[in-house]
Amino acid sequence: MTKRISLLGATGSIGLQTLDIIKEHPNKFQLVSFSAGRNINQTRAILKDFPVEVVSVALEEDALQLQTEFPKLQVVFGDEGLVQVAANTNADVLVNAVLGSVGLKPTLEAIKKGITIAIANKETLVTAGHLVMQAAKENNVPILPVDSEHSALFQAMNGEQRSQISKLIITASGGSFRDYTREELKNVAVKDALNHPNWSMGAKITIDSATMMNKGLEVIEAHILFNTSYDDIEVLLHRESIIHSMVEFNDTSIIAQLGTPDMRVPIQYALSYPDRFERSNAKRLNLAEIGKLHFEEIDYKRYHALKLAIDAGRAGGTMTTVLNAANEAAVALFLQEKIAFLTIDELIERAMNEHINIARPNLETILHVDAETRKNVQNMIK
Ligand SMILES: NC(=O)C1=CN([C@@H]2O[C@H](COP(=O)(O)OP(=O)(O)OC[C@H]3O[C@@H](n4cnc5c(N)ncnc54)[C@H](OP(=O)(O)O)[C@@H]3O)[C@@H](O)[C@H]2O)C=CC1
Ligand SMILES: CC(=O)[C@@H](O)[C@H](O)COP(=O)(O)O
Ligand SMILES: [Mn+2]
Repeated sequence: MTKRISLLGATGSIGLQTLDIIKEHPNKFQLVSFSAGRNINQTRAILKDFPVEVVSVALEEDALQLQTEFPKLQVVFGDEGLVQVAANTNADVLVNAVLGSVGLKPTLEAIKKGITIAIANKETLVTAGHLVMQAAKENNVPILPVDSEHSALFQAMNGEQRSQISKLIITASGGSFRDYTREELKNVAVKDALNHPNWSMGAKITIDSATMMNKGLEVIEAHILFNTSYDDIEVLLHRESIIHSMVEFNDTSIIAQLGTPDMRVPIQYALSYPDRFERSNAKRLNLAEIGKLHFEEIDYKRYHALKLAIDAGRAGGTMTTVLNAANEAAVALFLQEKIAFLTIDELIERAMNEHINIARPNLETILHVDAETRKNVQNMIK
């Protein structure tokens, strides 16, 4: 049976790779609606390839322009547009590949409509994972991981008893500056930070990899998705990004998922689940060619952002909302060359220290804390 798909963030790195997979499997998948942000040329190109029912863009003026060019299409815009795409009940699956906590409301609305969620958008799980998982449970909706580490963990757990799992081991490449000391990070340039050693990704996540906030967000994401205590989640430096993560069991066995660093594999797995397709366009892994794989312990002083994220995760409540919003704001400032690389960690730490934690926050509280934190971070650099 054909799976009908809605896609948030179609013009981004994950979005475009998702479209490649849909195109590769026309009998298995059909795109019914998608959202873009401000990249209107890419939106037009997608519309020419995929005759969808609904499209959302960030700005009203772009929506009006597209509506004149594509009169049969329903064109919507802004945050409400994201919700309309996500809650399209003609879809069986929502691939959430939008960037940032703006993905939260659309995810909750899709869950309410009983639509399966394939989630790449980790900021949504970090800012309000408890709300997402609670809504998923109430509506009996599967939340399928797309992030490579969580897909690896999900695959390694498949068919296993959760009570037999002793720990999750999440691998980290170390990012663009993994061979720099903290002192050497003081004056690094944006273009160097954007040069990830193993993965080609969007700008924000590439900076998160360089600070290792990405791994911190992923630890929280794993805690949320797999209901695992922070004491049972370990991060391991693994330069090659070949082992995408591992699950250790009580009997000391470790099951790992390996592959070349190519997001089309975890995206496809989330779309094909519970099946596994016979082929993929990813390059096959040749371990003999690679020869050696390397593993190192994490230095939490060097990767301070990872420590901040784990502290926020352990604190719970609104602290992960603050962590995420401060990080989104600080990374945007770094990308605009308004702050130095190490100031990202400083702003996040300040935002966390200044925040009075609120336990068990509802959606309204989360959205309020998110907005306030972004304002606070802007004020910190004035
Ligand atoms: N890239 C990767 O390999 C991986 C990414 N992820 C996660 O997936 C998500 C997407 O990452 P990635 O694809 O790299 O990001 P990109 O920056 O490449 O793409 C982001 C997408 O979101 C859209 N977008 C951004 N802000 C808004 C907004 N305010 N309203 C509406 N649309 C918006 C962009 O639109 P436009 O460009 O048109 O403005 C684009 O379609 C992130 O949460 C990331 O952490 C997880 C694992 C791997
Ligand atoms: C592809 C993917 O899932 C990214 O989140 C990737 O993990 C980034 O790599 P590091 O954060 O390990 O540098
Ligand atoms: Mn990842």
